[in-house]
Amino acid sequence: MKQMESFDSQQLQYFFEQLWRTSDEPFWICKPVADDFEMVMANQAALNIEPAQQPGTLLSEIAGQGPEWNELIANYHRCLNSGQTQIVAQRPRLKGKKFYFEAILVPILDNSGKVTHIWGTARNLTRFMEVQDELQTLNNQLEQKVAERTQALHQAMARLEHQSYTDSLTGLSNRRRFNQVLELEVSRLTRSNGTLSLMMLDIDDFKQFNDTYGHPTGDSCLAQIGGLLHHAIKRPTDLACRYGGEEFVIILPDTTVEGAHKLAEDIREALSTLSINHNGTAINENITMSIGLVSCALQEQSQLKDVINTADLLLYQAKSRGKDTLVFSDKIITGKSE
Ligand SMILES: Nc1nc2c(ncn2[C@@H]2O[C@H](COP(=O)(O)OP(=O)(O)OP(=O)(O)O)[C@@H](O)[C@H]2O)c(=O)[nH]1
Repeated sequence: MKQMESFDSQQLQYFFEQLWRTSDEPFWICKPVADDFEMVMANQAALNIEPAQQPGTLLSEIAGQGPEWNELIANYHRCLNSGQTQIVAQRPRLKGKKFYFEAILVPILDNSGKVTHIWGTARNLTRFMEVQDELQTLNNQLEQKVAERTQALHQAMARLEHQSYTDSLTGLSNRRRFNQVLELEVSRLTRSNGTLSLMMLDIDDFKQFNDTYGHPTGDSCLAQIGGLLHHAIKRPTDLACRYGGEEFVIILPDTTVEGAHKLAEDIREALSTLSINHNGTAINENITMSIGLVSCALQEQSQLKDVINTADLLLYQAKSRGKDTLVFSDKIITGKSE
């Protein structure tokens, strides 16, 4: 192993003078004065950062007042009182600008071990910290954007899902949704022995209506009836759907035959109040509907298709009886129509 070169004190002084003069790193020496510290000397790099660091100037005059000053002076006192080197973050405000230094405060001791001076140097990390802050700001903005995009995506997905279950002409649920909800309700009500009412409604002589007034007026009639049905149902668990063409269906879970019958009559009443003129039919001067309604307590053997078939069959009976009428049953009919 090579022996470390040793220098005499003259050489050492020369080296340190070189370092003092040519270093880009700031160096300064100060001494304690009352509760403050007085600058003894500062190299050019230190003066470049703060020209006020002239011999005789107090630290308090350079760093000003406020929390940064308190932090700065506390570090000098810690070095003075402990006689230990302090490596500390310093955030002084110089010339109105906030700086960030990592400072090393080294105590200079006399022969008795008393701290007479503090030798300081610092790495200027201001730009590094500014970049960190900028990165943090960018990161926050990015997170904000991601959160906004995620929310927009969730909204778009919710919209799409809603669309996939909605009939665009009437705004009611579509047949896909009907199938899904009916299946759920049948299995739920079968388990609880609950009552399900299912109402099928079909506009009478709608072909004639289209032929008389045109397809766009037919569409508007369907949309009006969609709105009527939407407002007619009261409970959150009720579901009005467009079953197809001019046919509608309403699922009424936990609804007795009396309740469902009353709702069907209310719908017929509301439709007559709507008074959609229909001169092309002999039934009535206004649009009418035929309704098939089944209300029954579901049991283990209850089949979803039997419920639908019964409502369909009752609707068919209403049509056969001259239309503009309601036919209902309080049990599932599995035989042939009358
Ligand atoms: N305007 C319009 N008409 C539709 C729509 N969907 C189905 N229809 C029409 O509804 C009519 C249904 O005719 P049909 O099934 O013969 O029934 P109907 O004329 O109402 O006769 P009944 O049911 O016996 O009273 C057809 O002319 C279909 O074109 C729609 O979205 N818009």
